[in-house]
Amino acid sequence: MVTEIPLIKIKDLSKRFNREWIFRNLTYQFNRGSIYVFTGPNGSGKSTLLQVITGAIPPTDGSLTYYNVNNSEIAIDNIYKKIAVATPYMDLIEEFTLDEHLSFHFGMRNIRYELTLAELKNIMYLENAGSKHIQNFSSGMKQRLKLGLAFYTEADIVFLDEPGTNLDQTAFNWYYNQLLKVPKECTVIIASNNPQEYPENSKRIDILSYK
Ligand SMILES: Nc1ncnc2c1ncn2[C@@H]1O[C@H](COP(=O)(O)OP(=O)(O)OP(=O)(O)O)[C@@H](O)[C@H]1O
Repeated sequence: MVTEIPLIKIKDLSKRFNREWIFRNLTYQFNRGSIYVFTGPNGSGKSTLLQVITGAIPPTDGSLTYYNVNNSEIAIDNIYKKIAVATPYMDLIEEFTLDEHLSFHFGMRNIRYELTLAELKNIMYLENAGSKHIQNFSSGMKQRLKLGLAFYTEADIVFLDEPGTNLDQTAFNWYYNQLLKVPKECTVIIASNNPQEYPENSKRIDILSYK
């Protein structure tokens, strides 16, 4: 029997903007080592749910608890050390070159597999862009950088919102291969309305069920 190790438990989680409930009474347990997908049409609340779970915005009601491997609770203020995020609303530092951005980011967070920054640039197909400023990156290059930072920062959970955005077919295939390479104890949570962005056996949470 596979033992399910809890990572995040949410109970009666609800979010309202003004008078509109985006989701209500969502109770769910996310375990270690699985891929979860929030599904639903445009505007249904996938990004909002992702942002509530990452602690970026507060819920209106309900509780959200993160757990260590030994089942002790993690204070919500400390979860940023456990998560890696790639979302359309996450800003890259446009004034930095790629090399400066990588040094800055990995000055604060550990890199997976003890990769060198040169190796990471190769993995992201950005090996020739080290001295280029992020503001001069194409949208696909920016997306590869966001995804590379999310996949290769040591973290228990990788959050991805619309990961295939701005990727051509080659880069999309690259994304999907990176997703499959995430360490097996790591959890991935994706907001997506494109079934090609996640494996068929991912666990799905249909946001429309929580209106
Ligand atoms: N800060 C905010 N203030 C008010 N309403 C908001 C705010 N953020 C999002 N909304 C509303 O919440 C609803 C859900 O938006 P959200 O971006 O979570 O949907 P989504 O499922 O991720 O959509 P998409 O597939 O288009 O990315 C929308 O009606 C949106 O207008």
